[in-house]
Amino acid sequence: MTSPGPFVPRATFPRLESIVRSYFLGHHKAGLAKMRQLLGSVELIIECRDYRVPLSSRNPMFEKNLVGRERMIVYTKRDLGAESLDEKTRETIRQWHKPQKVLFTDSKSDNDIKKVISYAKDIANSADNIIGTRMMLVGMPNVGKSSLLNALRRVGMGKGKVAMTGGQPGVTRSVGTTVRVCSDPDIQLYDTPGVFIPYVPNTSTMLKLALVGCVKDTIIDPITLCDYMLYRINLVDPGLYASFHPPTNDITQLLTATALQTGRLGKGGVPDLSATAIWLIQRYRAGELGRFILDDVDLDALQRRIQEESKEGKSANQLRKAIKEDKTAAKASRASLDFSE
Ligand SMILES: Nc1nc2c(ncn2[C@@H]2O[C@H](COP(=O)(O)OP(=O)(O)OP(=O)(O)O)[C@@H](O)[C@H]2O)c(=O)[nH]1
Repeated sequence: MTSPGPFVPRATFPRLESIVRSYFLGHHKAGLAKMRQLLGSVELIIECRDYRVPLSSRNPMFEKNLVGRERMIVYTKRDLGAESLDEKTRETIRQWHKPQKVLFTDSKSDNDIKKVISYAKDIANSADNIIGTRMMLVGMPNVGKSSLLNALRRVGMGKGKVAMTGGQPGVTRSVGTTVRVCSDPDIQLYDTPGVFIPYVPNTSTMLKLALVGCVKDTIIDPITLCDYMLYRINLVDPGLYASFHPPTNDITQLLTATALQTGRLGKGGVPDLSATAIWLIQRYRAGELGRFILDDVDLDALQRRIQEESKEGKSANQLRKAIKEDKTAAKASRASLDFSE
């Protein structure tokens, strides 16, 4: 009998055209309109992006709609992006944005949060407003805006949580009143609802955004999403799921073994693959199945992304048509899934 050869991970993931590529909801549009209204009263925009998807969690709508204000980019959840201090990646990302200010935060790290406060103080001091300085936190859904707001208040004011946070997108639905995060100088922040991109350019970007939690879990079939996660983990280290199954490219094998081990069984003791897929995805989101960056980060990556966007530039009507077609195509494959907010 011949022994099996070394494990070879899949080199590509199929382009699944049935995957929906829009998640632009009513409160996203309303939130963006409100942000535009408030623009004149804020000195700084703090734009949050998820460090695990530094390109995919960029929303060009913010650049287009919120112009004329100083902007700082904060890459959140840096603790989930790399096992060790990944200075080279961070330096590359800093280069993308030069001369803009860029920071990387873990909302639990006081040191990270102090850096955000220090920059906000510089802006507030130079603005020299008698009534205090207002700033606005913006970003894609679930990137950690409210957690950052709470952390800024904790570190800046020694005060407890004010904004609700949660594992699913859409926790903050509207722009509320300001929250003070520093008293000397006086700095107040607007938290805002996450705003999704109107039309995601390709399915892999949509899968990445869904995997990190920017999209509600009912939008993409959990087994498909878990299969994408398996594909990505295999490229890093298949040993990351060794406690459930030896290296495999077969999602059904991994889910069945995990369901049996963790007791996720349906009627008649049949492994509940969907529930197990959601459970494994949540383990990944908590950093328990590897901490790695899903986008390719190199010096030209941001520029390439921007060029791709402008090449793809669709007119508003084309965009609406594409979204409609996409929804119709996706409806068939997820008849039982919920697309509501
Ligand atoms: N590990 C880690 N998790 C974080 C960090 N920041 C936020 N989270 C988690 O990410 C999830 C989303 O955080 P929120 O602060 O609610 O995100 P949001 O951007 O305000 O979400 P929306 O209101 O939906 O737009 C929560 O489960 C947080 O606990 C971080 O720095 N590290």
